[in-house]
Amino acid sequence: MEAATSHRILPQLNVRSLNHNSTSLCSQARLPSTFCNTTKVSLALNSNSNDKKIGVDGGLSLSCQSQRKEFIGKTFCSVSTGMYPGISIESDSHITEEKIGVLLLNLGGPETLNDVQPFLFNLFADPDIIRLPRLFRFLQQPLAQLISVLRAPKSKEGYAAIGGGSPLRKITDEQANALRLALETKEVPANVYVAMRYWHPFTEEAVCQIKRDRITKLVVLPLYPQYSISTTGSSVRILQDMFRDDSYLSRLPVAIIQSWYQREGYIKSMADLIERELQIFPNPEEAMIFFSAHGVPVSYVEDAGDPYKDQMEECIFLIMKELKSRGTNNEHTLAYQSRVGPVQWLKPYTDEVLVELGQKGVKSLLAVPVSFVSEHIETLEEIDMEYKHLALESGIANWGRVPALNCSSSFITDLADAVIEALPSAMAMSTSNTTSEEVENDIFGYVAKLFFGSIFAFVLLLSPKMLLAFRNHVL
Ligand SMILES: C=CC1=C(C)c2cc3[nH]c(cc4nc(cc5[nH]c(cc1n2)c(C)c5CCC(=O)O)C(CCC(=O)O)=C4C)c(C)c3C=C
Ligand SMILES: [Fe+2]
Repeated sequence: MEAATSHRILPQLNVRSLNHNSTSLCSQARLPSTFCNTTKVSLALNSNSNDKKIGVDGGLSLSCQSQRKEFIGKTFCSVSTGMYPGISIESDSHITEEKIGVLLLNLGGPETLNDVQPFLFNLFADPDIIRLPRLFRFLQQPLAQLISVLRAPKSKEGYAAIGGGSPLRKITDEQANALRLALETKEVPANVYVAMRYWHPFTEEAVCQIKRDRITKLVVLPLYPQYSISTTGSSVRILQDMFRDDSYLSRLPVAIIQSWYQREGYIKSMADLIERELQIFPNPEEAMIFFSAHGVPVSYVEDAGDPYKDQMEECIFLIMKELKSRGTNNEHTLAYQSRVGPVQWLKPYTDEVLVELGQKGVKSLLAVPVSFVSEHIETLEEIDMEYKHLALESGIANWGRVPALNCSSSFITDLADAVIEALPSAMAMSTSNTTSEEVENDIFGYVAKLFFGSIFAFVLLLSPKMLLAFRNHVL
């Protein structure tokens, strides 16, 4: 599969330090010293897109004019800060006002029950969610239509149980505003935009606003701590499609933070929440810490090289290490929830483990949602209702759940730091970001291909004659 091959190289490209740019930028732009830290970003993006969404101006070409018409009146989350005094960089012969933008990537969720089926269509029409072989790509949209219609009643039930819609947009807007304020406190004023993958405000809307605001430097920050092809990968892929074909966007310096699960601020914020919630149990030290992550199909990890599972395990290790350093030595386990469809998903499955733990005599359990930083249907309905019910039925007497990070201040402060650290690495997509080592490898690869290709062609050319000669000789 094409998508599988292109994604496989992503994990290796995860860490790219582009600090050779940072000294000059920091001195010219008079940015705070924190700008000059090492960053983990990558500008490696994948191309492959023919996904069209319901609710967005069809296709991916960015005619913001027509989009403006379509989205007028809809709440677009751009937290505007106006101009940025004191930050300017000299480029060639003129002074350019630096206007920093932060683009938050998120999944999006239906706001009403009527939105559920079209939201599901957008989700299943994504070739990074239903990964069809290239030959069968023409089936993507009809399949998405079919699956979304079949899935809608079950999803609607879930959304109805949490008040008739997803809280994701409201929480993400609040996070955007909190991040803007945190950046302002750190003397890095920025516009913060929300780009949802499957519902409003769509990524296309956010990118149009970035163009209108004439942003001069952009940091892309996914609200997923761990990288997966199905989440960050998918959003980044459509961004690349939009940026590649646009003269302004292709020249805009961009830094993409691919994952940030290992950041100290995030790990400590998670440990704080867990510690606080453990105190509610009658015997806190006896409660099992039960990390529940959103699953992905096994094929993502095994065939497409999705680093999601490895990053999740490392993340849990780091949180537990932090807790141990604070004297919290509770037992813990990790399981995966929210599987959809008939294929194998990452194991163990949350529902099965809960039953097993109950049977084994575990009496107190603290559920910790770990793949997502906002409350959403899978925390509010799946964990708080379905899994709680299952756990109590299976013999677990004391149940607790750690809230999502949402806008907790230590977490938002850490996101602001991540943005500031990434800024010096921002690079235009149109400029080649190939290192000399990669160029050498490319040349070496080219020569090797030429050499072996020639031998192969030579053998092919001669083979009928060789075969004939061999047959004449032997027979
Ligand atoms: C890290 C987080 C997520 C991963 C990985 C992920 C993969 C993934 N999801 C589906 C299918 C569905 N996901 C749905 C909702 C949903 N998914 C995430 C996060 C991840 N998904 C969130 C935060 C949400 C909730 C949004 C909200 O409205 O609050 C849904 C819809 C709900 C439902 O019907 O259960 C589906 C369907 C797949 C197939 C997949 C990997 C391939
Ligand atoms: Fe999902």
